[in-house]
Amino acid sequence: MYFGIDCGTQGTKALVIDENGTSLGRGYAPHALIERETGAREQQPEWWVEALRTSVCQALAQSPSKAVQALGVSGQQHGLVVLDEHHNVIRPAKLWNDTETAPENQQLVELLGGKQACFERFGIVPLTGYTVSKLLWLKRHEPENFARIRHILLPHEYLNFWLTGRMCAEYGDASGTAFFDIRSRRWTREVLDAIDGGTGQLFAALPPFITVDEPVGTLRPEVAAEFGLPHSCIVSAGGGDNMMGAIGTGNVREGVVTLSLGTSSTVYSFHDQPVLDPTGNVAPFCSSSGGWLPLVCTMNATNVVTQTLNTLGKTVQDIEAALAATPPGANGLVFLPFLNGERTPDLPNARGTLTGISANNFTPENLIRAAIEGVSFGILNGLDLIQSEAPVDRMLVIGGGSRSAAWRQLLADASGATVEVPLEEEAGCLGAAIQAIYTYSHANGHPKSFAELASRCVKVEATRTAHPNTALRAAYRQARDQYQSSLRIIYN
Ligand SMILES: Nc1ncnc2c1ncn2[C@@H]1O[C@H](COP(=O)(O)OP(=O)(O)O)[C@@H](O)[C@H]1O
Ligand SMILES: O=C(CO)[C@@H](O)[C@H](O)COP(=O)(O)O
Repeated sequence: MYFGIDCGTQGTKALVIDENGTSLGRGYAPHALIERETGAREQQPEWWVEALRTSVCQALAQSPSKAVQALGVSGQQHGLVVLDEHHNVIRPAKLWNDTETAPENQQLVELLGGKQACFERFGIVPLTGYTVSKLLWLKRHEPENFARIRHILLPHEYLNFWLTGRMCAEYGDASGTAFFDIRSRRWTREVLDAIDGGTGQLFAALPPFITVDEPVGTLRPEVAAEFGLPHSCIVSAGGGDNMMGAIGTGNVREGVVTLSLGTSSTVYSFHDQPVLDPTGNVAPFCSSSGGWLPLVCTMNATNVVTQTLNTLGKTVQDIEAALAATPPGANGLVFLPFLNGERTPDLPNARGTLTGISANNFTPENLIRAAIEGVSFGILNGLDLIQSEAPVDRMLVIGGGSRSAAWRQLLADASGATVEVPLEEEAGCLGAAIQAIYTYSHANGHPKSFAELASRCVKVEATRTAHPNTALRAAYRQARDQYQSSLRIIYN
């Protein structure tokens, strides 16, 4: 048996599977979120540990046994966890969707010679949301906390540390820090020197790397005893939630595209060579399966839809009727959904906008459609950026938003691609568990490949496939054009 744990923004999920990917038990516990008008988005790492405990216990209560051989952890990317010399958490973690550090990000890019120079020197253009600007923010706003930093970890690395007692890094999640060179797969000291003035404090605080073939370690005796799991249970390297979503959707070979509709919206595709984008719109990340994972992320996704529904006194169940009752383009209503600033397009200080309101179109149904179209058109622009020569004709859709049949159909109609849904909805958990099987197989001298494991464990739910309706193609093209021109007029 194998465990996958996914620490997302809204909550932690746990999944126990057998070696064929069949679910044996699952659990979930929500996280609180600290939000400030300044754009701050923070969580206490202790909350993640508590949610891990609850979700793991729930999953184990359903599982036929506790003979877990290996476990993998997936975590929301980019969050900054800082520990002091006694391994105490210094302050809450600033998250991937924290836009309070936008001025520091701009200052840092300038310090490093501008966007083009960053791209040439480090292979990445830092964007607000990546880990690096959080460090400069800490130095400027909380110098006493900054001085205490002895260890820098990402969310999943912190959970690995809690589970095993060992701090180490893996390439997928590290590639989202912007102090990592994806070409050489090494930390970039110059970037950190620009923040701490070359004292070496930050560079010394970084954990060493392990490859995906190596386990982080085994469970600490206290943790094993608390859950009743074998102390010999291996913890694999883990990775960012998108990297794990890739593994959990079989996106471990070229040509597969995954689109995730969670708190963030992401679209990504595995490559066996680095993919670099001088504009910075496509994030040049590594995968957590030994390759690379170019990715586009928008910061505003299901949160926008949920907030719109709440304001109207509706729930996610009302999405189906609202989309059925309205045509592509929401009768002219356009919702630019940048409620807390945006990463793609790079507008960290933006706020949302509704345009095209008329006496006839300002209805709850059009508003719901406009919110869903705003989120969808934004991430489909991302799809256009990551697709190579041939247009994508099939994609796997995951995350909370993928539960809506009407939203899946909208994505198919607006993109022209067939939309499929994996049988296991918690792709981050499944990917983490598959990585655990991979690492366990290597540790035991019977190595398996990711491709082999994915083809065995990842199944598609055929009854939920959405085929594009070509009759709606022109209407969606027009709606997307309308969205783009509103974007240009308002934010240029
Ligand atoms: N049937 C549904 N239709 C649309 N959205 C849904 C549905 N069910 C859940 N959601 C949304 O999915 C979101 C949670 O997605 P999830 O992928 O679990 O997020 P995260 O990984 O960021 O924690 C919630 O905001 C919720 O509103
Ligand atoms: O910042 C990114 C990707 O670069 C986000 O995708 C985070 O990794 C958070 O994921 P969710 O909470 O939406 O799953």
